[in-house]
Amino acid sequence: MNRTKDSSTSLRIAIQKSGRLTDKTIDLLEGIGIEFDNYKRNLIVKTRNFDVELLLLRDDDIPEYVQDGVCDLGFVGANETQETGADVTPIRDLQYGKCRLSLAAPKDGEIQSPQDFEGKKVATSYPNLTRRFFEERDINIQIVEISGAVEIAPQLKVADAIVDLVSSGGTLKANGLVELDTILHSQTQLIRTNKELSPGKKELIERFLVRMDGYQKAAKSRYIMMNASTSNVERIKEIIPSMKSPTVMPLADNDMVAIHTVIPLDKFWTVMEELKEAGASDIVMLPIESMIL
Ligand SMILES: Nc1ncnc2c1ncn2[C@@H]1O[C@H](COP(=O)(O)OP(=O)(O)OP(=O)(O)O)[C@@H](O)[C@H]1O
Ligand SMILES: O=P(O)(O)OC[C@H]1O[C@H](OP(=O)(O)OP(=O)(O)O)[C@H](O)[C@@H]1O
Ligand SMILES: [Mg+2]
Repeated sequence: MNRTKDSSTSLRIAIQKSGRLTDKTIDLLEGIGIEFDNYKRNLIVKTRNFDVELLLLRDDDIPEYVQDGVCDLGFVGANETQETGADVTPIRDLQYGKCRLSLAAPKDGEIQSPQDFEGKKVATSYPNLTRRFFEERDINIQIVEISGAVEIAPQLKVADAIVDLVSSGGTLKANGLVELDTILHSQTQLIRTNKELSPGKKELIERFLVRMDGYQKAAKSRYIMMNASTSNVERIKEIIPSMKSPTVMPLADNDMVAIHTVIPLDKFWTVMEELKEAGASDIVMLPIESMIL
């Protein structure tokens, strides 16, 4: 297979230039072995060891760049993809940038439910999703489009209520607002263009996804090692929730073995207690960089 650098088959991936998604996306790309420099200063970044270049954009622009085929892939929140209505395909859900697009209004005010929005002014950076939500419920509202700091609009009397992203709810609370309903649950996604791609690019996307899937599986797993006496091995094997049979290796002490395996992270603490009770000692848990099964 020819893997020499060829700009016509180089993948172009859009990521957020500076914001909530940037560090996690950069960590992910570095975690799958893609090496690059100076992403803070440049808008296009060449990578050294994979046929891919990164385009650093405002997150709102990413779905349309991918739709138009300027970029082949993009890392962006589902909120932006849905708001723009871009013709792209989400191909992976990622575990960061989790938030929801919600309706909120001043605490103890006259708006207590979506029905109370009738005839009101609603400030938002998401006019399309907001309009659709209220149209579907036959509620007439006036949208005031604001690009940031939406939560202060009611205090400034610019609007009666808002539609904005919420995660912890801290920003709403700090501005005397309460959440009344949710329009959309969102998380970061990897989106792919629907434009026809060359066989070379399709192959690069496949290779990129194998790495990404390995990285994500690894993030949810831990490598564990423990020692046990030979007589306890069967009991311990029954407790271990691993996908495959564990590795059992003899130690210098004849009656003792080392047991190595990979388990889901969310099972580690409960299993660790049971393993100790079953006779395991010197239990070590290690993070895994990647898992290609
Ligand atoms: N409070 C939050 N918790 C978790 N994820 C969030 C939160 N707020 C936003 N997000 C997600 O992170 C994305 C980027 O948020 P950010 O605030 O950096 O956007 P922005 O200010 O519009 O940036 P840009 O300058 O790129 O347009 C959002 O589109 C959403 O998917
Ligand atoms: O529920 P919370 O955890 O308080 O998060 C919600 C806030 O987070 C986002 O803004 P961000 O902090 O990204 O700043 P921005 O408005 O400048 O984009 C969003 O627009 C809300 O204002
Ligand atoms: Mg934005």
